[in-house]
Amino acid sequence: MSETLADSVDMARLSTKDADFEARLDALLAWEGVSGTEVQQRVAEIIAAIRERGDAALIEYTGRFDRLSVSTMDELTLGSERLERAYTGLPAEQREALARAAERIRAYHERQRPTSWSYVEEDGSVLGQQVTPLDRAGIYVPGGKAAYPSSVLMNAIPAHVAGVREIVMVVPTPDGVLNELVLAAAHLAGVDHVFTIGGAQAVAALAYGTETVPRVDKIVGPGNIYVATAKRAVFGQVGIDMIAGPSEILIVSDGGTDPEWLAMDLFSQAEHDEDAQALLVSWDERHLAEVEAAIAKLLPTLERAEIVRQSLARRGALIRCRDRNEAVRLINRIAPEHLELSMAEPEALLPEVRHAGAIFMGRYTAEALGDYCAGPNHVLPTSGTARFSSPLGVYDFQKRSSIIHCSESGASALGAIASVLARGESLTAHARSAEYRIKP
Ligand SMILES: NC(=O)c1ccc[n+]([C@@H]2O[C@H](COP(=O)([O-])OP(=O)(O)OC[C@H]3O[C@@H](n4cnc5c(N)ncnc54)[C@H](O)[C@@H]3O)[C@@H](O)[C@H]2O)c1
Ligand SMILES: N[C@H](CO)Cc1c[nH]c[nH+]1
Repeated sequence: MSETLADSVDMARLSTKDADFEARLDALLAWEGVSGTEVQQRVAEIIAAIRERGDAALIEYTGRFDRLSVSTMDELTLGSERLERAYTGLPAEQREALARAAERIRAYHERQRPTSWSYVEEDGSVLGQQVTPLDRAGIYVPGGKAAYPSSVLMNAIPAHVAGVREIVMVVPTPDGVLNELVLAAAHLAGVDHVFTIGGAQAVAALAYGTETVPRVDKIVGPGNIYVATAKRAVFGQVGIDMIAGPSEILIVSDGGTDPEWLAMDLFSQAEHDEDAQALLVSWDERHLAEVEAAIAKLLPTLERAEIVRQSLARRGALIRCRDRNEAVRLINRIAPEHLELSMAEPEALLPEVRHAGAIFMGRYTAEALGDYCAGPNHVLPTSGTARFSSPLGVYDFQKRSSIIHCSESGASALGAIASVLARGESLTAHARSAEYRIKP
């Protein structure tokens, strides 16, 4: 490994053979942002102000954090004609790419649509589950350091497929700069209201409602530490999808993929944010050195080189493992948002992968294809939460109600069981209610 290259990129090199490997990996994986008390305090103050002063506080924070000086909420509201105008005004190439991506995302999510079900018991009783959409969903589209038209599609299309009645979108527009693709995507995906607000103040407005922003039932979508902390804080008042924080990629390579492809795949996530995480694992030492050289060569050619450099230096790593089995253990330990299995026969390894937000199979499947247009959702659990969370999907915009319809004889049979259990709990009104239905 060339010291000069390593120094110029300043990316950690780890080996599972090192005595301090576990400690170094733990340090790399820790993302303190969400639990930092300073951020929590600031977010709590913002939420309290929005609850107390509504639109006035929203306007004030938008001025402070997004450098957008307005005096009324009208100036932070975009109507459907404005969204449509953005769509029709796009260059044909962009309009077609957006439409093609939307079509593919819709086709994928249509397959996720859960159905209601029921079954009839021998005595004629019916038991089942009824699936219903949310009335009103709030979608957070990030906009601080980059604009994300793709995130509009990824959030709004599953909501639409689920049958949500009203979709409210918030997106920060720092310095008042509107991104036409973002607005066009909102038109295409059937968003009902757009407010150009962001951060914790936007999350609080969606959760509690203001004079202008309607209160929603659930808030979904990714964002920075202020957004993630605010979502965690308002959970209970509204539903949330997950904590989707800074983007991450873990590539496991067998050594046969072009090192420049892999360097660019790592950059693709690192360029989101200085807090993003890009990791490469391989058991081939020569290959790791080649990827490191490719990183050094290609990094200066990037538009967002400084963000990438910082992300790689803070949270990136090239990790040498002993073999394929050790790579599998690392995957499940890290539980990455995006996992690239850049190898000859990825399907052989797939059954052993237990924790990952999205799995990109083989050398040709660049993670970036999933970000925009493959079809599956790009809003994914980060920071190891893939151990217990799933990609954003149609199911996030629906709820389930249990259905119980007893026949006369069914009520009698169940009444006998319920009576015994209720009396065991000393809840005699429960027992007597069930006993009334027991046939003599
Ligand atoms: N997991 C996913 O699916 C996914 C998809 C896209 C983006 N992302 C991630 O989302 C994040 C987007 O972050 P972003 O910053 O670009 O946009 P953002 O919209 O999440 O945050 C911008 C807002 O943060 C607030 N803010 C900024 N500095 C503040 C401060 N000092 N105090 C209080 N509030 C402050 C402002 O209100 C601003 O409007 C990135 O980490 C990116 O990696 C994740
Ligand atoms: N990589 C992000 C999810 O972590 C999604 C995205 C949007 N645009 C580009 N990428």
